[in-house]
Amino acid sequence: MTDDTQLMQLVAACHWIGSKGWAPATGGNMSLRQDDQHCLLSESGKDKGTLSAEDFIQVQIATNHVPSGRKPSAETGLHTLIYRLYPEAGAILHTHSVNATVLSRVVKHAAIVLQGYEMQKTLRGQHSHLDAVTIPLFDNHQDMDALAQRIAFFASKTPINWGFLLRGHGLTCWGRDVSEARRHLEGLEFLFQCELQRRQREAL
Ligand SMILES: CSCCC(=O)C(=O)COP(=O)(O)O
Ligand SMILES: [Zn+2]
Repeated sequence: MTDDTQLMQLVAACHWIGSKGWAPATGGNMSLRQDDQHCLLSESGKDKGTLSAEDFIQVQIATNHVPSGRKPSAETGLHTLIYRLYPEAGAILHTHSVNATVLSRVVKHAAIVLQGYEMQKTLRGQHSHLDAVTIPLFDNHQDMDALAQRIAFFASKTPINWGFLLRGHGLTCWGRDVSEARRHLEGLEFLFQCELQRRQREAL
């Protein structure tokens, strides 16, 4: 698929995310890998539910350098880290849903473990509800370099599949292309909502 088609799909995904209420106000950011050295990132501070193709800015993956001088997402360093760590990652979606935000605060551990849900199979490589799906959960930090370092250290020991949560902040997930990233986002959001409701009912 050409860059242009993927970018159009990313713009459509941003509008869909906005319509779901998963990127309120200026929350969230989205990106697309162009090649092994470059990605396109959403511009900082915009309403991500109303983005157009012109709102995506080229960033160098190795250095975070922005040739245009424009201002991509404040979380650019997390996107480029993922593209460096996982060469198969083709698109990244970062969202601020209520369910992800609340669940990430309710869970005090360093990961959320999901098990017993048929919808786990929306995640690449998952074939049974019996398997455990682990989504790492990092404390939030305003210093993106420090946060990226912490995530990189974790990933050097434990590969991160599909995405991670930032406590009290939101979900960052990815896929080989926009369509897969979108499926992972929708699947994880469904699982987070189920898990939150289950914990509320069972007062866990
Ligand atoms: C009120 S949103 C705070 C920043 C953030 O977490 C986010 O996802 C949006 O930042 P960006 O610079 O990408 O607009
Ligand atoms: Zn954010």
